Amino acid sequence: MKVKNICCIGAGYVGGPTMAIIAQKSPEITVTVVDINEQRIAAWNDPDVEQIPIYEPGLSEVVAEARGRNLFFSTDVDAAIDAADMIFISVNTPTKTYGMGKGMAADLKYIELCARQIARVATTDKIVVEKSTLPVRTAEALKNILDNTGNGVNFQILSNPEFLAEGTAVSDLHKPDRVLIGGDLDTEAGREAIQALVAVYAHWVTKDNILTTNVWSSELSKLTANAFLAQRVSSINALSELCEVTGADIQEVSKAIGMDSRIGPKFLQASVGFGGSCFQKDILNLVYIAKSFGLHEVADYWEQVIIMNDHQKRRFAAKLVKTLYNTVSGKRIAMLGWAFKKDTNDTRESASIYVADYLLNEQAMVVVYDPKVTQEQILADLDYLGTRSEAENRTLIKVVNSAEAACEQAHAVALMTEWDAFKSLDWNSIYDQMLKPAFLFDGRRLLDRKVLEEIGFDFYAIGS
Ligand SMILES: NC(=O)c1ccc[n+]([C@@H]2O[C@H](COP(=O)([O-])OP(=O)(O)OC[C@H]3O[C@@H](n4cnc5c(N)ncnc54)[C@H](O)[C@@H]3O)[C@@H](O)[C@H]2O)c1
Ligand SMILES: O=c1ccn([C@@H]2O[C@H](COP(=O)(O)OP(=O)(O)O[C@H]3O[C@H](CO)[C@@H](O)[C@H](O)[C@H]3O)[C@@H](O)[C@H]2O)c(=O)[nH]1
Repeated sequence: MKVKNICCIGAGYVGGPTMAIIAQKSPEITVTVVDINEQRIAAWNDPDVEQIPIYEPGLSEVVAEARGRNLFFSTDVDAAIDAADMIFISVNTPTKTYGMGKGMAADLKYIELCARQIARVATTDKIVVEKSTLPVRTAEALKNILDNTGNGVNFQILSNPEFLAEGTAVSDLHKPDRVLIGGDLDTEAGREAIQALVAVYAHWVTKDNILTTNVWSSELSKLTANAFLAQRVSSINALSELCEVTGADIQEVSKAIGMDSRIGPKFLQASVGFGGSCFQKDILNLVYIAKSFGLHEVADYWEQVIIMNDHQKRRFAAKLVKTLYNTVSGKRIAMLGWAFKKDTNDTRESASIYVADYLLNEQAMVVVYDPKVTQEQILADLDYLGTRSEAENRTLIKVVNSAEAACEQAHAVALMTEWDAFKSLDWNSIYDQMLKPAFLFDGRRLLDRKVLEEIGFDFYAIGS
C-alpha cells in the first residue's frame, strides 16, 4: 500500500518538526498536522514563518518550503482523521499528577482520547502510528479501543518512536541514526503496514537505517534509549562532585574515558543537571513499569539516575549560597539561560527552574535572561511549582532583555544554559558592572576559567 494522506495529531515539538520533514521529503504525500490548541495552530500558520511556535535551527526554512504545498496545519481534527490513510499520534504523555502512579506513570489520557476520536470518525481502513513515547504494551490498549467500534474499519497499529533531540531536530530528522518501526510481524496485514511506513521514510533514509521489530521491542527501546542517555549524564555528574573534592577535573576525566571506543565521547558533558520533557518522565515511567511487574531491583537501579540529577541541581544552588557567605537574601543573582539546553525555546524540566526556586526560597532577587524564552514562560514555570504565590514570584524574579542587563549590579552570575552567545559576551565590562567580589558559577563548563579569573571573577565551574 502507498501512503497518500497523512494526519498527525499533536502539533508540538515532535509532531511539528517530524511532519515538516516528511512533507519536505515526500512532495506527493499530503501531510496535515492537527491540534486542539488553536493558538499553536495559528502560530504554525503565521504568514511570517519566523513566528512558528517552536524554535529549532533550520525549521522555519523547511516549513516555508512545504507549507501550503503538501504540509497543512489545522484544528479540524475530525476532517484530517477521515481523509488520512496513516495517522500519527504525537500528543503529550506527561508524568501523571493524580491517582494511581502519580508522579511516575505516564498519563495516557490524551492518547486514549485520540484513539476514541479515531474510532468514532474513521470510515476507511487506517494505519495508526504511535509517535508519542509510550509505556511498553500501550499498543494493546489502543488496538482494543479501535477494534471495538463495530463500524467494520480495520486498524493496523505501529510503533515509531521519535529519537530527535531538541535544538538539533532538523538535522536529527534529516539524518537519523536509525528509524525504528515496530509492528505485527506475524500477519500479512501487519507486515504491509510496516512496509507502508518504511516507504515513507525511504524517501530520504537508507533502508539499512530503518529497523523493524515487534511492537513491544519498539515501545521499550524508546524508554531504554532515554534511560541510557540520561544515565551517562548522571554518571558524569556524580563524578563531577568527586572531582571538586579531589582536584581532578571532570573535563579531563570525560575526555580520557570517552577516548575508549567502548565508552565513546558523547553525552559525557558535566552540567547543572539534565532537563527537558523526556529524560525524567521516561525514566520515571520505566521505574513505574518495573515496579508494577514486581522488579524492585530494576526499578531502584534506574531511579538512581533521577536521584542523582535532583542532587546535582540542588548542590549547584547550595554551592552558590554557601559561597556568597551563606546568604543570598536580598542579593541580586543573574541567571543566564532558562531553556533546558541551547538552541531551543523549550523550558520543560529545565534545571534553571529548580535552581531559581531554591534561590528564591533563600530570598534572593533573581534576574533572568534567555535569548529565546519569554517572561511569560519563565513566570509560568515558577508558578507551576506552586512553591509561593504568583504575586511573590512576580516580586522576586525579574526578566530582562540582555545578559548585560541581568548582570548589572549583581552579586553573582549563574550560567545555566550553554547558549553560544554567552561565550562571547564582553566579560570584562560585565565584571565592571557587578558588585565585588564578583562571583561567576558556570553550570555548563562553557567559559575559560583562566580568562575569567584574570578578569577578576571568583569563578566556580561544575566538576573542578
Ligand atoms: N520533545 C521531544 O524532543 C520529544 C522527542 C521524542 C519523543 N517525544 C515524545 O513525543 C510526544 C509529544 O511530545 P511533544 O514534546 O511534541 O509534546 P507537546 O506538548 O509539545 O505537543 C503535544 C501536542 O498535542 C496536542 N494534543 C493533546 N491532546 C490532543 C488531542 N486529543 N487532539 C489534538 N491535539 C492534542 C497538544 O495540544 C500539544 O500541542 C511525547 O510522548 C514525548 O514524550 C518528545
Ligand atoms: O553530555 C550531556 C548531554 C546532555 N545533557 C543535558 O541533558 C538534557 C537532554 O539533552 P538532549 O538529550 O540533547 O535533548 P532532548 O531534546 O531532551 O533529547 C532527548 O530526549 C528526546 C525525547 O525523548 C529523545 O528523542 C532524544 O533522543 C534524547 O537525546 C539537556 O538538559 C542537556 O543539557 C548534559 O547535561 N550533558
